Amino acid sequence: TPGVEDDRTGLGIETLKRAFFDNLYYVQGKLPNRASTVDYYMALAYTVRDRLLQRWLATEDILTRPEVRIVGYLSAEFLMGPHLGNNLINLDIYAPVKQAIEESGLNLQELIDIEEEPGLGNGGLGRLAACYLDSLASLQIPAIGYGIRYEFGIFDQEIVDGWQVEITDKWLKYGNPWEVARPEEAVEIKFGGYTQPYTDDQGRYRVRWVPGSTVMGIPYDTPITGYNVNTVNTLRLWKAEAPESFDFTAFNQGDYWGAVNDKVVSETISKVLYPNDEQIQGKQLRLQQQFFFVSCSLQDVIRRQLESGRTLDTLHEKFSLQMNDTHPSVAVAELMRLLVDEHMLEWDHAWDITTRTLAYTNHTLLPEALEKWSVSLFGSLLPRHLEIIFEINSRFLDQVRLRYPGDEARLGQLSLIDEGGDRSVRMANLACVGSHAINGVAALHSELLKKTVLHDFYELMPEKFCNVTNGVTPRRWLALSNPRLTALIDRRIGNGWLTHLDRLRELESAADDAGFRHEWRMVKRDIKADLADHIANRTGISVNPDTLFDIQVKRIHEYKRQHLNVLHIVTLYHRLKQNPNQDMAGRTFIFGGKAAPGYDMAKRIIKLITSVGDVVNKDPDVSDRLRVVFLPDYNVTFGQRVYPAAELSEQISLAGLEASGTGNMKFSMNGALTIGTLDGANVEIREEVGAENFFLFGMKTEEVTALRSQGYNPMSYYHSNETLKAVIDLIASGHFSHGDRELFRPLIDNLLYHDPYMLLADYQSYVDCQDQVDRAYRDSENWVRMSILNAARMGKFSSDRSIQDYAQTIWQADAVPIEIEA
Ligand SMILES: CCc1ccc([C@H](C)CC(=O)N[C@@H]2O[C@H](CO)[C@@H](O)[C@H](O)[C@H]2O)cc1
Repeated sequence: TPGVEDDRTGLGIETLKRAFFDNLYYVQGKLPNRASTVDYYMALAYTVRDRLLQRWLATEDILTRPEVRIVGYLSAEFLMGPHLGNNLINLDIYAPVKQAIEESGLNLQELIDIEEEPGLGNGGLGRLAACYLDSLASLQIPAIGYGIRYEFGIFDQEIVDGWQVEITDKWLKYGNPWEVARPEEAVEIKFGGYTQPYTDDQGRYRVRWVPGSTVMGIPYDTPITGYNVNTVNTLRLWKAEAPESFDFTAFNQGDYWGAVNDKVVSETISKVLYPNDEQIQGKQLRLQQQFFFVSCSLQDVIRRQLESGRTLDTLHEKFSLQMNDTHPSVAVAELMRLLVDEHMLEWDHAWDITTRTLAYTNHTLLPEALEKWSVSLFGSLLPRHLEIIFEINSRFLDQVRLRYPGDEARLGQLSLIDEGGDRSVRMANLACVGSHAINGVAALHSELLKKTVLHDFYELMPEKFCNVTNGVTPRRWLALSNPRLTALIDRRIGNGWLTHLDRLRELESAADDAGFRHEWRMVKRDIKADLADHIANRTGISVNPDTLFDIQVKRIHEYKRQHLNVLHIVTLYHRLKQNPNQDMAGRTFIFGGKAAPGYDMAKRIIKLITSVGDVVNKDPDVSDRLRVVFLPDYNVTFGQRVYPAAELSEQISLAGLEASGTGNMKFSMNGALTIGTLDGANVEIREEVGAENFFLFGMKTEEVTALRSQGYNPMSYYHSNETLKAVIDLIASGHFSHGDRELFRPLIDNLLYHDPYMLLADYQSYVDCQDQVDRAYRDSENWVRMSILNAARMGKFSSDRSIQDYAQTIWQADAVPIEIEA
C-alpha cells in the first residue's frame, strides 16, 4: 500500500514500532503486559535482523559466483561480543531505533545490556578473529568465518572471598536470535577406525578410511554486518550431533541409556570451549573439536567450489583459507585427504592446491602454547591423517636433505614428528610446511619468530614469512563503546574517520586548542563517573572519578605481570604509610581478567589483588589517595565499558613474550596513555604516538636474553633494593592476608628463587616510570594534550589496515560491492 513502509525493512519510526510489537507478538508470542526485558530484546533483535536479511542473501548469492574470491577464516575461537548494538551502528539505524524504542516507553541501552554475550573465545586470538570479521565485511571482502558453536562458552567469573570461581556460561538459555540453522548443509565427520589400501578401477593405489564412529556437523549461520555497506558476510559455526539421535532398538530393549548414548557422546564435541589461554592440555576432545570444525569447513568449501561450477583444480583461485594459530592446522592433512582420497586428485597436484590455499598466523612464542599431539593419540583418532602426515614429512625431509645434506640436527628440528620421548606431531611445523604464507602479529613478534621458534623454517623458506600487525575495529571499540568521544571527534573532523582511521591525524591540531581539550577532558570525566557508579554497584567499592584511572585488563598470566602492577601499588602504600603527607595524585587501580581454571599461580595473583585491595581500600591513611578494584567477569561487554574510562593503560609484559596485544590499541584509541615495555605492538604504538607521549620502562628483548643467558639471580635485586625488599617482606608477612604467611608464599618464593618473568629486574624502572606518570598527570592540560595526540595517531591500528595487509600480501582478495535493488 502506497505510503506504508514494508514492515520488514522500513526505517520510519512508526514502521519500526509496528515491526517491533509485531515481532513481540508473532515471534516472541507475548503481549506487552506480560513481556520481560528479554522478550523486548528478542523482538528488537528480530526487527533489526529483518533489516539486514536482504543484504545477507545478496552477499550469500555473490559468493556462489565462480569469479568471486572468498576468504575463509578458520578459528577455534570467535569472541564476538553482543550483536545488537554493533548491528545498529553498522546498519546506521541506531538513532531511529532509539527513538522508536523510547517512544514505546522502553530504554534501548537496557535492551542492549540484556543480551547474553556469545563468549566463544578466551582472549586476544578470539577477539582478533571477531574484529577481523567486522573489517572484512566493512571492506566488502567476501568472507566466511568458520568455527565451533560451543554450547557453553568461556566461563563467567565470580569473585568469592577474593578468589575466582568459574560459573557455566549458559549463553543459549534464552535462544539466539542472531543465528539461522542450516541443517540442509550438514556434513558427516569420521573418527577413529582404520585405513584400507585398495587399487581403484584405473589400477591406481588408493586408501579408504573406515571410521570407528561418525558424527554430523550442523552449520549455524550468524550475519556479519559491514559498516555502512551492503555486505553482510557469514560466520558459520558447527554443532555436533549424532547421525541417529535416538536408537529405537536399544529403547525397545529397555536400554534407555543406550538409546541416547550416541547423541550424548557426539554432542560432547561442540559442548564447551577449552578455557586455557596459552597452555596446551593435549586432551583428545580438544583434537576432536579441532578436526570436527576443520573437516566440516573444508567439506563446505569444496561444496561451494563445485557448486560455483569450478573444479577442485582451481580451489586456490577462489578460496584463501587463513589458519588462526595451529588450532585449525590439521586442515593441511584433511584437505589432502579430501582431495586425494575423496576426489581422486594426484598427490603432487593436491599438495600444490593445498599449499596455495592455506596460510598460517602465529600468535604466541610461549613454548607451552605450541601444540604437539602424541602420535598414539593422533593415530587412534585420525589414522588416515597420521599416514598423510608421515607422507608429507618424508617428502619434505627429502627436500631438506637435498638442501642441507648430512645436517641431521636441522632435519630433527624441521621434522613434523618430534622423535624425542613420546613421539608427537608438531602442529606448527605442519602449518608451516602446508602454507604459502606464515605471519606473526606485530613487527617485533614476526622478527622473533624468524629468530627463534620458526628459525629453521625461516632459513629454509624465507619467502613465506611476513608480518601483519594486529588491529581492532573502531566501530565496536569507539563508535559503540564511546559515543560521546565519537561525537566530539565528529564535531571536530567530520565523520568518515570510522572507515579511514588515519584521518584521526586531523585531531592533532586540536591538542593545542584549550576549548577542545576542555571538552575532551569532560567526556573522559563523565565516562569515569559512569564507571565509578558501575564499580560501586558491582563490588561495593566507591572510587573517586577525579583520581587517575590506571587500568590493567587482560587474561591473568605471569608473563603479563599483573603481580608487578601489585608490587607498585604496595610500594605506594608503603610510602604513604611511612609518610602520609606524601604528595601524589590520587589513583584508582582497576584490574580485570580470567585465569585458566587449572592455572594456580594466576588464581593466586587474583587473590593477591583482591587481598591488597581489601587492606588498602579500608586503610584511612591511604584510602583517599589509593583504591584497588578487581572487577569480575572481564569480557567484551566489560571491555566496552572500561576502555573509554581509562587514563593509563598497563601493558607491562616481559619484553619478547606478548606477541602483540590488542587491548593496548583499544585503550590508546580512547585517549588513555600507555605505560609499557618495548614488547609486541607497544613498540609500534610508541612509534606512532611519539616517544614523548608514551611511558616506557624495562628491559628490551635483547637485554632479557642477555640477562637470562648470564644467569638471572632475582634474590640479588631483593637484597640490593631496600624498597623492593620492604614491599616483598610486607606481602610475605601476611599483612594482606590476615597474618597468614602461607597464602602468598608460592608467589613470593617464585619471585625470589626463579622469577621467570623478571619482575624484580624490571621493578625499579617500572616504579620510576610510574613516578613520571604521577608528575605528568598533575599537569592536566599537558596530559589531555598527550591523550588527544595518542588517539589522533592510532590510525594504523584499525583492523581495516590489518585486513588490507592480509588481502594484499597473503589472500589477493579484493572488495566486491554488493548491489541491492531498491
Ligand atoms: C592450546 C591453548 C592455547 C589457546 C589459545 C592460544 C592463543 C594463541 C593465545 C592468544 O590469544 N594469544 C594472543 O593473541 C593475540 C592476537 O594476536 C595477541 O595480541 C596476544 O599478544 C597473544 O597473547 C594459545 C594456546
